Amino acid sequence: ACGTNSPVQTGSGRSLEKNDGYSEEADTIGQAGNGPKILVAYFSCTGNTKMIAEYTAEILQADLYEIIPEIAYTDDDLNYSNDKSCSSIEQNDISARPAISSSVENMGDYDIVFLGYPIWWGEAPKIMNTFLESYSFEGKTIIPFCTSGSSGIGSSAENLHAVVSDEAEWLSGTRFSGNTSKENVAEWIQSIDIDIK
Ligand SMILES: Cc1cc2nc3c(=O)[nH]c(=O)nc-3n(C[C@H](O)[C@H](O)[C@H](O)COP(=O)(O)O)c2cc1C
Repeated sequence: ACGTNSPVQTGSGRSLEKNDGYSEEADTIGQAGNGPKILVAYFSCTGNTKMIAEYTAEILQADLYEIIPEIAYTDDDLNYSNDKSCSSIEQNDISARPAISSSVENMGDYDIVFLGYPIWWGEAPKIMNTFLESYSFEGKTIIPFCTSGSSGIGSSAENLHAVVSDEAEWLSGTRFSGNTSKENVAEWIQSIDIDIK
């Protein structure tokens, strides 16, 4: 299991809460109206994916859910120069399913799920498999996105898609760099082939 000292990720404590910019007016337009109900679920250890997820939730007035590991990853755990670090061992273990500390109680309510994660060794962190195996996504549209230092999204999203098979409509994924602006995220959302309103 991963180490327990000096966690990098303390969690925002905001799981499943509306984002800070969430207004009552926005609630009416974005979530309580006739439009689809949208969840932005993400995993992030150093904040890059979190930022894209927050922009996405703000732009769409969507709910935000942070996938927080039961055992937080330490700096040592995330050291990809060490093939014995926790993240390296997990990524090399096809059966690794790191536990998640909370769950989405109302997953059945959502029509669209944005799924954000960092690239670890060219793939999604194994905790994303844990997340996807925890719910039924039947009838939902899933839109994956990732952040990375330089790698593309590669086969990471397709490999996640395989976890939920054909029960969901799975759109092609997008990779962002760590310094993506909110405007860039808005352009991406506009380019997605779904009826958001
Ligand atoms: C264990 C580990 C493996 C990584 N592997 C890659 C990689 O294969 N390619 C890449 O471009 N970046 C890689 N990175 C960098 C992250 O993808 C990048 O910093 C990402 O934006 C981190 O997202 P976060 O801040 O949301 O955790 C790796 C980072 C870690 C911790």
